[in-house]
Amino acid sequence: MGAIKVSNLSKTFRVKVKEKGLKGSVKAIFKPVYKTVKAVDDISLQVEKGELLAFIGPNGAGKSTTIKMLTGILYPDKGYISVMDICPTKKRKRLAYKIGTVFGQKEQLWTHLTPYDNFKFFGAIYDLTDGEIETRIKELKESFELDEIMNTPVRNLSLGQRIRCEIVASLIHRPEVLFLDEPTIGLDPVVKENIRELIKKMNKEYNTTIFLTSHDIGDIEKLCKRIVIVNHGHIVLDDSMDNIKYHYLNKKIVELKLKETGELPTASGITLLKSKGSNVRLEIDTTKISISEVLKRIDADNMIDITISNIPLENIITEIYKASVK
Ligand SMILES: Nc1ncnc2c1ncn2[C@@H]1O[C@H](COP(=O)(O)OP(=O)(O)OP(=O)(O)O)[C@@H](O)[C@H]1O
Repeated sequence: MGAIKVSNLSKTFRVKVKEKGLKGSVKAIFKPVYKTVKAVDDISLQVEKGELLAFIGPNGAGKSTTIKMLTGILYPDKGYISVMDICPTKKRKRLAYKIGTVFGQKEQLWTHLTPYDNFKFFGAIYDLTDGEIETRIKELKESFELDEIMNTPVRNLSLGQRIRCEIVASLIHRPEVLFLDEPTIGLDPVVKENIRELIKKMNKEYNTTIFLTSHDIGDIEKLCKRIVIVNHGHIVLDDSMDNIKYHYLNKKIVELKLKETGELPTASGITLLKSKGSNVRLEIDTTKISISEVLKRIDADNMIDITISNIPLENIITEIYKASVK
């Protein structure tokens, strides 16, 4: 069943163009010139119930604009949207009971209140009874290990603790779809890992559909089975994580530490990425040359160390971004 269905979604903004300097500022007031920016351009996609989807792209690709339309904050110029069978533009209030949102860069919680008071407040907004709120707080407090901070004002919490509370607040009404926009931004690696585990758990235990945007490759790699990449408002790739990796993993990185600079292997399929003193990095296209063939071409007596690794997902995604603008 499709939790999110989108077809031919488009949104254009009219933006004032300002020339440089004081003259430009004056001209912009009296004789404004406008340009149109196609933030979202004919996007179609379907997210199944319980799916954990990464919706990613470079800055300005149209991710936030899409999320804003899916959550009813912005009206599309064109296209069809259904989130849990609700049209966000027509029934925004009804939709609010079905969805939760977490914006890593924006606080939703009242900072002078404690997490407990915030959760009570959010529960009341969603028309839960006192009993339902208490049960839900108890459940989430345990899952998210909030016991020790329940009565500390939010402004005194660390960023990681606050993000955990933000997620709990967005879950108080048991939303069926959760929109997470950069949920781990600014967090240290240990806390990031902890937040990712909680997101996974929530998805597994409650079958919550998760629509995640993040610039953090770790979030994408560890959480999502499917990736949708947008650039310039278009979807440039919609594929499973496994397929993306399989497709790109025919390239390997070979890093060598040599005793002394010598002749490097050359052949079709071998690209020299870096050569600095005795450190060499090669990219191998294994559809053209096998790793064993490459190794045969390296003087073993001159080698101190060798590492063979897959191309990091980060590089794969950058390559996809670049290819999409050619
Ligand atoms: N309210 C607005 N008025 C004018 N232009 C806007 C507005 N909101 C977004 N845009 C433009 O639409 C395009 C898409 O912006 P959007 O914020 O959706 O990108 P994004 O993919 O979320 O980027 P980021 O990763 O930087 O958050 C950009 O060119 C942006 O400048």
